[in-house]
Amino acid sequence: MSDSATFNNAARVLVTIASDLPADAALRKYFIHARHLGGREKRAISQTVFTYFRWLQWLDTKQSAQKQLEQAWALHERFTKNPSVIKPEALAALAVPEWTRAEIDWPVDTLRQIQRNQSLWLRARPGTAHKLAAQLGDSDVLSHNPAAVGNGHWSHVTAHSDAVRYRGHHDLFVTPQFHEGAFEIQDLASQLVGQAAAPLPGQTWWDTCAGEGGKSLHLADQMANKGVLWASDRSERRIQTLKKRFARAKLFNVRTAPWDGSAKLPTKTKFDGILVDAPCSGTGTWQRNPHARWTASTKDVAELAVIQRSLLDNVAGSLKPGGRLIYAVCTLTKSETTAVANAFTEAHPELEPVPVFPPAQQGATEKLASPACTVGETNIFAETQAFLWPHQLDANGMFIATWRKK
Ligand SMILES: C[S@@+](CC[C@H](N)C(=O)[O-])C[C@H]1O[C@@H](n2cnc3c(N)ncnc32)[C@H](O)[C@@H]1O
Repeated sequence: MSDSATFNNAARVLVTIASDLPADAALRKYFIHARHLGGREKRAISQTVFTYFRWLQWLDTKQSAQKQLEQAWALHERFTKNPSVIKPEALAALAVPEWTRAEIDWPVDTLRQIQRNQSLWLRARPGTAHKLAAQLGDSDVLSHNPAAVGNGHWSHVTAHSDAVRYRGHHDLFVTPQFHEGAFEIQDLASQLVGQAAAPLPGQTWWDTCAGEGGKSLHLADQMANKGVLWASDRSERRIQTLKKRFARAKLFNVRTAPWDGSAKLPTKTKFDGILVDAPCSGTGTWQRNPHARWTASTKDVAELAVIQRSLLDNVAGSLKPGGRLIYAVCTLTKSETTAVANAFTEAHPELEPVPVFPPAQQGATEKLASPACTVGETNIFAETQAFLWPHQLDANGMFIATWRKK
């Protein structure tokens, strides 16, 4: 439920949002000054602002901000009760910007999914998902019921995850489990990138666009603190945050190095595996971050595709023979996904495309022939490029492609 105080606060946040102050940053800034607001009120205000951006193109812009927020909320409530009140044609025309139609073949289920509030996924430390879920409460363990995500086709991959879906309302950052490093907040689609990489203890890996270390932590956890993980980013500030997160998780097998993405690499080391979790237009995150639907553009997509290709080209020579290269982007545009991956394959005959989720890695060899391993006509264990659509996993959209050096 939203009340007039919530709409009032949300309207005040709306006027501060600009191209250089996106909705999530504007909310954070507003809450710094509005110290009297409690957790429940802040959640309601954030949800009201995000709901506004999900339904933006349905709203009567001649009305006041407060009226439009109320209108968006009413649409959200009607849609939540009965999604079929909004016709698929209306979703396709209004839920996402027009320019995306040339870039993304939006499944109608994805369009429905991105109009809902997003689930919160945690990654428990290896093998501790049940314990964590019992401690936090209000949680489902994905490996316990892998078909619980929207699409059972993925169940042979998700069955091997440490993912926990948290449905409660506590501030997880103040729990003892968070301070002990018992979990990370990490979307399920991002967790599947780590699962596709599947580094082994004792190997040498490079997370080239490590950012604040979300995926680096997952890789290091799978390596069980044995071997070396290089983590680089062009942002020194993000690397500093990464170091703090590694300390909290008591993982010590990381070596950080700044890297701006150019041909001048931070090391001459040859790697068993390299992850390029590249900067992207983020269209796969538009459920969680609906304001970005109205700020991203085709120009961004074109520019980012050039950067993505150049990152892949620059690191390809750092693989050992037999080493694996993992390309991931949380976007669904053709230009940044299949176009980048296919052109890279063509330009690098020394690399061969290999399955993103090989069955042995997922402990499901015997299931290879099972119809449950297929999405439509495709066998997900044979796919060398995988799209994870938001409705399939109740998570962000993601694209992953993988190669092996011959
Ligand atoms: C998708 S984010 C990485 C998220 C991170 N891997 C995680 O899981 O939390 C992409 C990262 O690439 C970095 N980046 C952006 N442009 C870059 C470039 N040209 N070269 C290297 N890194 C770049 C950004 O600083 C950002 O941290």
